[in-house]
Amino acid sequence: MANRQQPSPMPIHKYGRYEQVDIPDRTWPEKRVTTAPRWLSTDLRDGNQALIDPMSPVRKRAMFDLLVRMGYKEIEVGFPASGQTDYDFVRSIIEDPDAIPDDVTISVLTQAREDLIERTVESLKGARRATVHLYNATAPVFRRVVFRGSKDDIKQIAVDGTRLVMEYAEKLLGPETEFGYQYSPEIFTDTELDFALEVCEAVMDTYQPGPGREIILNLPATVERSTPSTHADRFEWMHRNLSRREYVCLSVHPHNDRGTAVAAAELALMAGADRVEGCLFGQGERTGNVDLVTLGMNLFSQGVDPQIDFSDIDEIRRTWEYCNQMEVHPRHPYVGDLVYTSFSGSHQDAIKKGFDAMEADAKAKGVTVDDLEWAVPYLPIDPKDVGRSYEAVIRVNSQSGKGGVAYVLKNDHKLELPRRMQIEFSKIIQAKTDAEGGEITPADIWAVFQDEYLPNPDNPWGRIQVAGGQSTTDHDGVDTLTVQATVDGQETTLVGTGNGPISAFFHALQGIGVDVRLLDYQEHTMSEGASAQAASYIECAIGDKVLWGIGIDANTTRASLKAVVSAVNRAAR
Ligand SMILES: CC(=O)SCCNC(=O)CCNC(=O)[C@H](O)C(C)(C)COP(=O)(O)OP(=O)(O)OC[C@H]1O[C@@H](n2cnc3c(N)ncnc32)[C@H](O)[C@@H]1OP(=O)(O)O
Ligand SMILES: CC(C)C(=O)C(=O)O
Repeated sequence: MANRQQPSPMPIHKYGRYEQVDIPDRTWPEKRVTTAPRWLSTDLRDGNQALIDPMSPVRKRAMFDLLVRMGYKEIEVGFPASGQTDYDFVRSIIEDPDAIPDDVTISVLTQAREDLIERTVESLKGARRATVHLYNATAPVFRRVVFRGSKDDIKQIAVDGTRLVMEYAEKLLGPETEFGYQYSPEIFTDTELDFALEVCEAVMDTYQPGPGREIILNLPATVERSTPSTHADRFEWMHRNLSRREYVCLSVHPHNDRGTAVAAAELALMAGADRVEGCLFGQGERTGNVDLVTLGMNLFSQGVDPQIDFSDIDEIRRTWEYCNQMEVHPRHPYVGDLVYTSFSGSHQDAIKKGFDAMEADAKAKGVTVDDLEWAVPYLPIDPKDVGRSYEAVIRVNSQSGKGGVAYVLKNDHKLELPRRMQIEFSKIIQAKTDAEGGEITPADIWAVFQDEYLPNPDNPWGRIQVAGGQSTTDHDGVDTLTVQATVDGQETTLVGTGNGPISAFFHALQGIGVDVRLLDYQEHTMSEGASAQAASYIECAIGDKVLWGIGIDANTTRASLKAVVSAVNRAAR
């Protein structure tokens, strides 16, 4: 049925469509990213310039040290001509012999204005490896509104800026500095492609890249306005049409205004980009720069080494939150509080089965779970790989089912409840979460479980308590069981016979009027070694009720008798 168009309540007439690229023989859709790109963190520049309260020198240094520890080799450390804070910070890390490892290049941004360029280059004196990054806007609205100039005027700003950077580098920097140059035509994604190319070529004619003299051409989506596929088309077009391509490091710098910066960066890499600029957790102007953590972890989750250490994601996050004075969203990919957590029943069931299958596969192959390819439903990566535990993988509320509750009991208490017992106990938890709302913690689940199935001296419920007993087997294999018990408050001795202690106990119970029949029985050890405990689970028909009991004891026979008592007492409750 046709979708009937209603007049829109939104002023759609105000917005034009973004321009498509004429590149029908595009190749990027077939490409795969199989190695990490070069990364540049601009947390200390594009990230910092977007903060309500820009980082103090101490917070800047903490962020810089974090980026170095993580393994970033190119770090944009500020806009030194913006003021004394950025200038002094750049000086402070250059002058501290322990701050910048030999294989790390610092980078600084400047507008194409002579006084700013001079101050910028001056800030780099004594650095071992440093890049000056020059930008000017090339997009039509900037040409008309900001610079009020023609295309040639705009191109000239880029050319003059490049020449000035070269001259001041020559004048102010010594041979100890390995100097690099980067140019960005601002809002590349809004600039006519042929004009963006023309400006980049003019910049290259000035800088003269060649063997041992790379130029970084960084093509920013300063404001993201197109689909990632159009962005990729633009990159493929530039990649194909730039001259001196082997001396160009083609860099992508997406912002996240449409919420698709990660996809835009990934597709640009497929389309020929060599390098990505972004910020940790997507900090940056407005909706942020592309998130370097998500990009790196996306590679990791595909078996590609990101060349960045994310193994303690919570430490990265804590430092980031301190430096930026902002909080990471609980749903943020790979790091948020809730991103390895499932509340819903079918997810929890699949996760529990996934963990069980991994364990079984590892056992069958004689390897550890860590040697296997990760295959747990709903968990794109193993949380342990980023330093998280499995504790929060499953959290229980009214949307949860038996799998989640069973997972908590297995994980925290080594109890592997039989399937029908899982169903029984899950209904008890469900009734509680429905009545009280919200989440039930693992500690509360355990308290409910104990209260329901495991009487102990602090909680001596039920009509029957068993103090001890013994069993003998005659030459015909018949067991006689004698049990000291308290029944309805009276101490007594129960005696029964059968072809095993459980059936003898049933016989004894029938003798005091308990109508009990065995339906199912399962047991497992809970741990290895001398203090090993066993858990026994018993499903009984007691009168017209069918219910489960559990017993835990170092002795399996005692565990099974306790399980019977647990079931009988529950029936009498
Ligand atoms: C997309 C980006 O993220 S780009 C980086 C943006 N980051 C920042 O701006 C943070 C640091 N900036 C600053 O501290 C200040 O803007 C400074 C110190 C650089 C300059 O300050 P001011 O001299 O007061 O200029 P102001 O901030 O108003 O900038 C606008 C002027 O710069 C010009 N301009 C803007 N960008 C550029 C450029 N890339 N190259 C040359 N001139 C430029 C504008 O045309 C305008 O000139 P006008 O005053 O003649 O009209
Ligand atoms: C300076 C440039 C690269 C920038 O930050 C942007 O365009 O977003």
